[in-house]
Amino acid sequence: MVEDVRSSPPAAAAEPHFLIVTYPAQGHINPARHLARRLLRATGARVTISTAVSAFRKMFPEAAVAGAGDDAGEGHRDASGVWYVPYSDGYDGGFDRAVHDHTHYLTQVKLVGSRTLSGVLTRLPAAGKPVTLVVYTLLLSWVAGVARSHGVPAALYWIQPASVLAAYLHFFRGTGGLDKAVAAASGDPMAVVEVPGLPSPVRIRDLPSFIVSTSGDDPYAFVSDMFRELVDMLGREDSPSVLANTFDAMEPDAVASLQEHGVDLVPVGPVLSFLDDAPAKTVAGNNDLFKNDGSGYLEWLDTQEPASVVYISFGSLSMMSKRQIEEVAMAMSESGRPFLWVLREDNRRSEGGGADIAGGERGMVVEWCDQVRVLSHPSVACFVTHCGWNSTLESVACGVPVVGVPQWTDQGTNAWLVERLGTGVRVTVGDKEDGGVVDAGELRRCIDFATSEMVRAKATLWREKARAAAAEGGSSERNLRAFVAK
Ligand SMILES: O=c1ccn([C@@H]2O[C@H](COP(=O)(O)OP(=O)(O)O[C@H]3O[C@H](CO)[C@@H](O)[C@H](O)[C@H]3O)[C@@H](O)[C@H]2O)c(=O)[nH]1
Repeated sequence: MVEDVRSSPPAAAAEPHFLIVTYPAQGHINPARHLARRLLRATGARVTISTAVSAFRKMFPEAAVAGAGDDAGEGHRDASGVWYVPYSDGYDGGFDRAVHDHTHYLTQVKLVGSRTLSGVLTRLPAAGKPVTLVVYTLLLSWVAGVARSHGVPAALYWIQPASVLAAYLHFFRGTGGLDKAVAAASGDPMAVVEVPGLPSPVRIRDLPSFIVSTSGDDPYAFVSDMFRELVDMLGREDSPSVLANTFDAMEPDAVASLQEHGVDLVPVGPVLSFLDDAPAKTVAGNNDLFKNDGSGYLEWLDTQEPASVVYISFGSLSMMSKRQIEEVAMAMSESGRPFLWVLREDNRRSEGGGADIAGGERGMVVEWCDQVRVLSHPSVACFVTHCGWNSTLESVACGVPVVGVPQWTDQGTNAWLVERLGTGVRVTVGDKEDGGVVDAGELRRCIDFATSEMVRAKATLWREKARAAAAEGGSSERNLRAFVAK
């Protein structure tokens, strides 16, 4: 065919540019940063993270002072080559849980965030960097609409296990009568329910807390509504692809169940950039929302026997009650094991007694550490954790057995998964009148079990499986490549 030389040449396809939008919490920012680095490494494309102004200022105080996050700027580039352009959520001075109302926050972030993120999506093409794909994390479903209004496709990045998404999906759709079974259990944590596609037994305590709460005045009922909206969206024709921070071998049943029920689930995990880079270059610990305690604890770990230290941390949001702090301290003192304990400053402040906790001869108490470097340290024997999904995946990828002390949201399901893998054990909690405290004896029993040969062998096995999935040619790496090539 003879070409019509008068017609204009086809417009050159825009260079790929991924914009990852995330909620301003550490447990959401970390997986976003890991994904950004994986995408950068896999494609060489430009990758930009957009989180709220308040988080951006904490992460990059000098860049923020220099105006890198302002409307006119192109943003800020971190040491790994990832760009940052913040959006305003209406709380540029920071959101204080003690003062502000959470329900109001999510309404506000949708209202203000839609406008300011739209500004980001206008500014980037104006600077010659048009966005070709928007990826957004939890609680930000409105981002898909903003992307659509700019003609940009969007994908959800599910930063919890596939089993949690499957539980939400089947509960809100009522598949197999899950909604009725949950209601019939009347909050009995040990009641067994059938979750379509998930291996039995699943108990009420293993389901996400937002769907099993029986309290009429649950202050977090609005979060359940958000997950219901998400499930509604997953049923529509324009349903987004869902990149999931999990891998096939870890949750084959949940992945299959979601795919069978029409969710375009793409397992790409564990998305952890330390699997690609040297540990010294990990994301965690640098530019966190919390102030790292220097490196004294790493040097201290160097002085400890191999596989001897108990690492204790409840993530970035959970609070340990004063009673719980005392029980952990007692467990450590009675066990005679060395320990490294993260007790955040906000937790110490709210639970006055905790402020007096010190490590003594055998332990160290810090306010914040580079967790991935700690878990990668040969002297660490086990991890007492609240089972946030990032901590859980990090423990699996580092081969560190877990003692799970789940509190709410996805953590019960994550602990259930850990027990299924055999890489750890979940504690038995005291009754509700007791404030759900785990006593020192139970903690010691679980630490003894988690450090047994049997559990350590399983942890080593799953470390290899996790690394194989993420390595070149592994299931997750292939999935991510195929996804970006689409
Ligand atoms: O001293 C510390 C303590 C934690 N971390 C890091 O902080 C992150 C914490 O994330 P996670 O373990 O998921 O806990 P949360 O911060 O509690 O995360 C929230 O978000 C997660 C993702 O949605 C959920 O799975 C959790 O239940 C929810 O509480 C991890 O990457 C840790 O490596 C550090 O670097 N240093």
